[in-house]
Amino acid sequence: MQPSSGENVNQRIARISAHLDPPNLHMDNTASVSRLNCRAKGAAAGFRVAILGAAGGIGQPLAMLMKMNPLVSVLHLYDVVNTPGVTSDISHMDTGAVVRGFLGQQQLEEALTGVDFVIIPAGVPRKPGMTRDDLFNINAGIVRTLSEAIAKCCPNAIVNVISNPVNSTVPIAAEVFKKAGTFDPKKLLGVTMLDVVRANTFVAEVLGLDPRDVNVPVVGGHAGVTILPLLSQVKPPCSFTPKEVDYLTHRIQNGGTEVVEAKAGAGSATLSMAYAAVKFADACLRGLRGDASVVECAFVASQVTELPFFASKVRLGRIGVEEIYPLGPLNEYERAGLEKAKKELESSIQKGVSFVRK
Ligand SMILES: NC(=O)c1ccc[n+]([C@@H]2O[C@H](COP(=O)([O-])OP(=O)(O)OC[C@H]3O[C@@H](n4cnc5c(N)ncnc54)[C@H](O)[C@@H]3O)[C@@H](O)[C@H]2O)c1
Ligand SMILES: O=C(O)C[C@H](O)C(=O)O
Repeated sequence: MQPSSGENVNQRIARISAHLDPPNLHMDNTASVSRLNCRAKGAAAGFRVAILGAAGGIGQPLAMLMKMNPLVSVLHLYDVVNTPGVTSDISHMDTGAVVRGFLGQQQLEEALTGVDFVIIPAGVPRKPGMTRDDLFNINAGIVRTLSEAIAKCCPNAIVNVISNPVNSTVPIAAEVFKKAGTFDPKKLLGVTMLDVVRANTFVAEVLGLDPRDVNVPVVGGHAGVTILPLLSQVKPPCSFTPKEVDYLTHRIQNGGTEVVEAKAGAGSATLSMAYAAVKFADACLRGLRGDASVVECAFVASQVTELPFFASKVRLGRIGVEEIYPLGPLNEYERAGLEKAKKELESSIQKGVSFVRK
């Protein structure tokens, strides 16, 4: 079978599966059934979601978990490599979402047309010894290109940015959308959920609680000292010794590096990230559906501080970010942490903005 030019991944999969259908499948021996003449009527009600970078370390488990989400009716999997295999594999899961694959830049616009919700885990991950900012040179261009296509093909979609450095890639996406005249600050969210997931886990360990019963607000951004856990606001209310505060703050801020070092060159967090990304995407989709009181932390355009972007608790609703909550009372330790976080965040945000404006 030669690939025919201009064929998209779905056509390719249909062609391959039609070719593989056994000729004598039916008792009457007169006809075969290929996927092209099945009786499926199309997608059920729900949201149409695209994952950009769907064949990667995060992309694959994220695609699997989104295929399991009952709020998703159509799942578009886009990458520059390997989407036919990932799409074929995931499409066999007996859950509701219809899965379609898109391969390479020439299919990017098709992947985005008509979608309500876009998740971006495309880009290179860290190796030991690197900071997230060391990924800027490669990932900034990837996020710019993907954002340009979003502005053109699905300007009203909610966008979740996972690609690092999040503190710069979210401002990059915002600048691209501003240039295109489509920027809506309520619809662009940097995913910092993994910091919250880690904070819940590590705090629960220290307190001897079930992590599912713990909620730690983590504000600021998503790199080193910009990750600021507010341990004075943990739910359920609790207190920590100064040693516990130091240990927890350090471990939460360096959770990503802990995984990068353990993986020893084979990438960064993928499985816990896919879990966190789906937890966050599900919250966004529940908000879009109209559920009340959906509140999570995210890195968004914000007036909570003097910086143009900041991660804090937000309420998610039918139009995306419906409310951004103030930081609440901080103790002296957290106030000092906030000053450090703002200093680093300011330059990371500016770096992203300049990348698009230059
Ligand atoms: N926000 C967070 O909390 C968080 C957590 C973990 C990782 N990350 C970041 O997520 C990104 C992806 O990590 P990973 O481990 O999945 O990496 P990976 O290398 O395993 O996968 C990245 C995927 O992106 C694809 N890709 C590259 N260029 C692309 C383009 N132009 N368009 C579409 N797809 C493209 C690659 O083909 C690959 O399949 C990294 O930047 C990493 O630092 C963020
Ligand atoms: O640490 C990384 O490079 C990946 C991600 O940002 C993480 O927090 O795990």
